[in-house]
Amino acid sequence: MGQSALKIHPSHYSERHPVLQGKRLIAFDLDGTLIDSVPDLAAAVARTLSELDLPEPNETKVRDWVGNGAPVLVERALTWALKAAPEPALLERGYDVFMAHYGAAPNTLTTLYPGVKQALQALHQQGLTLVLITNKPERFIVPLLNHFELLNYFTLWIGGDSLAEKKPHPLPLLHAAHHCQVPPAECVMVGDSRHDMAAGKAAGFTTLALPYGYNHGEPIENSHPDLVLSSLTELLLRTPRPTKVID
Ligand SMILES: O=C(O)COP(=O)(O)O
Ligand SMILES: [Mg+2]
Repeated sequence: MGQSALKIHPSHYSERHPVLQGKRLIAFDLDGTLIDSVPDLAAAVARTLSELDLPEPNETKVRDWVGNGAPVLVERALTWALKAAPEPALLERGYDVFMAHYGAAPNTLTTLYPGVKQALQALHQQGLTLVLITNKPERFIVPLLNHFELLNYFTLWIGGDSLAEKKPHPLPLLHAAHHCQVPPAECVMVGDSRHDMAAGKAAGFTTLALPYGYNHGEPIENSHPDLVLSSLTELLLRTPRPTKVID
């Protein structure tokens, strides 16, 4: 006679959440949605400004600057430090210095938000096509996804410099839908910022928002997403059928 134990396996979240009924593709944002990357971004911004003999901002400031990709992040940081718009040459130097610092330590302080891995695993098992659409430079995507052992869940990943336009433009979302041969009406955009919501709406995707990320200090409700989730695990039905396991 063995002991019985209750185990919840991702395959028991096989029932689709109502908002995912009839959907085939989910596009996930990265920063502020899957990973809390601001600590490493803020450290790289601080090192960049220090190298340029400029004052260093704190993490709270950097949090509000994230969302439009690395060139805009650097521009916002330099504008704050100089109290004026930077010259193009300084902007270019600042970008190169930032990319070197962030590239040297992209996952030292960065963490996965709770439930992310469990949700991606279950949604992948439900047969949904998962893609990643970030405004982060493309070169950082694979190292970060690999570090957190998430790469295998994604069919496609697109960075802020991968295509001619980035979010809030719908191009990366439409590109993903087209590439995966899924009509936009069967696609969902999951993100933390108004740029994700704007891109999703313009592309004809259903929009799901997470309120814990980076949205320039504004509530994500202002962008009128179709649904606000408190965490990605809310997409997994709350009543999974546990299996009785006899050891
Ligand atoms: O790099 C940024 O500015 C934001 O990246 P995200 O699109 O993954 O939130
Ligand atoms: Mg984001």
